[in-house]
Amino acid sequence: MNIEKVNSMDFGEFVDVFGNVIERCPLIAAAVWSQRPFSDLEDLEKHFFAFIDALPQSGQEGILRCHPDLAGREQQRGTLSAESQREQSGAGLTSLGADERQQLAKLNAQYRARFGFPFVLAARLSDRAAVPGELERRLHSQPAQELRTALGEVKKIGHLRLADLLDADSSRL
Ligand SMILES: NC(=O)N[C@H]1NC(=O)NC1=O
Repeated sequence: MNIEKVNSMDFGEFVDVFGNVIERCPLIAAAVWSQRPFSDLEDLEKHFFAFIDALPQSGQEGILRCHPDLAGREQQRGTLSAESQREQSGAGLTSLGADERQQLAKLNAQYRARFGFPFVLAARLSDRAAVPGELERRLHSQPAQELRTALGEVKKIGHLRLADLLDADSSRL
């Protein structure tokens, strides 16, 4: 899909296609549509990220809370979004043994208790072996720093999803 195609989309089509670039936050795509035309993919991505950066802290935390836990209940129930399912399964998080799943559930709960939002990590840039260590490491962050780190992960996830949709080389976008 090229940028001319993106710029020609009506509101409904744009939100259908880009509504989950930021997990379960179609409102962001809805707001970005108003800012067309986009000069290129990078410009499109910039608008998604600028929206996130401009939110008050409560809105930024709201975005994080829209993310399902890694290897959590939604995955077990089969209610993940298609994108999240693909990402978690690619990282091996859908085939954990009971012990690994329990360990992760415990760490996820500790993280949520400390920060008030779920642990978010771009699963496609990680794997099942690395996730628990990363979670433990971030559990010791200061809250303000951790909010920035988590939003950085949301942007990495969005970057890869956008690149997929536009069929671009994600390292170039
Ligand atoms: N909790 C969390 O990080 N969830 C996400 N990460 C990712 O790569 N896809 C998700 O849904």
